[in-house]
Amino acid sequence: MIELRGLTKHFGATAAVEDLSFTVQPGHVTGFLGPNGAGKSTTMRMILGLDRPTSGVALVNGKPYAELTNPLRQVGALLDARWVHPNRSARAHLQWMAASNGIPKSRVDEVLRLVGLSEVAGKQAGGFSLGMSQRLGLAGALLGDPQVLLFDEPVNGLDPEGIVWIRKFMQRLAAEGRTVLVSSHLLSEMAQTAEHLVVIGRGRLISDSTVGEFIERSSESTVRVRSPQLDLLRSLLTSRGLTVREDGIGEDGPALSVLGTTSDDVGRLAGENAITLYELAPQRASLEEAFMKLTGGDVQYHGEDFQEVMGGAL
Ligand SMILES: Nc1ncnc2c1ncn2[C@@H]1O[C@H](COP(=O)(O)OP(=O)(O)OP(=O)(O)O)[C@@H](O)[C@H]1O
Repeated sequence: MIELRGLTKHFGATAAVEDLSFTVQPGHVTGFLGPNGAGKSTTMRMILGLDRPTSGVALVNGKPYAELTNPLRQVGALLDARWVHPNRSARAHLQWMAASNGIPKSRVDEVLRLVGLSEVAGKQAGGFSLGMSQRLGLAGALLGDPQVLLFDEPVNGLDPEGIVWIRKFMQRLAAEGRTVLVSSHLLSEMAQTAEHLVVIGRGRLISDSTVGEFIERSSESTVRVRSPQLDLLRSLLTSRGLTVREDGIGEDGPALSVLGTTSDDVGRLAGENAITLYELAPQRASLEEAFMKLTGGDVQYHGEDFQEVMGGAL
């Protein structure tokens, strides 16, 4: 388990991470989402003891990283896949890591097999493609068979095949009961990978919930409706205090968008008033729309906008 309590990091006048508190539970992938510069890498570096917090604590299995005995056996991380020595073979690189951390040599071939690099284990890591480097990074993270794993933007720059492979791999690790925290700036990617989502913007916590709850809370839901008695339906809906928008005239004729209600309620109202419906469709903004709205699409969002979008949820 990972636990953050009031974690804060200032670089001079820059508040990279500000009073961040959340826990990451084992058993499912937790997505750590935020636009570029939101503070994800800095948070991960503090969890791994690579940056010292200005205040607050980051605990792995109940302890700060520096106090872990055999840290590589407790937490593994993939931060930057390109840090390997270019002239070392994949196997030599892992053997060096294992030796310096008291991990038996036999584990090296095991992790190479796990990530599908057995056949190129003797090749120089400098010549590896990005996808292969990522796999090697994963192998390194898994060397100590840790219960806690951190991955910083692991699919950045990968081709679709590589993305799917990494995604499935992370899900498998979580299904084994491990704690898996994965950062990304792409909500669409996280929605397919993670079950739980921690969203940050400008170093602050915006949301900590399941992926479904996040969409539910942050995206606008509307009901699209078409009817040959559209004017009558519109006046009935507005007389009940609902906001109704014209949804344009498509090939199928004019349609309305009704805010803040459900398709059940609109259908019931139509039925009670003997109004024929041609279409009755609940609509929800896409994940990416929700995320853009919530974070303002970049780092320079304004606190007030969040209050507005999230309503009482903040
Ligand atoms: N060593 C440092 N010195 C000064 N400022 C830093 C340092 N590291 C990070 N920052 C600043 O802290 C903020 C958060 O950066 P961080 O890299 O943690 O964000 P991120 O969410 O990981 O973004 P990205 O996805 O672009 O890496 C940014 O404003 C960044 O410029």
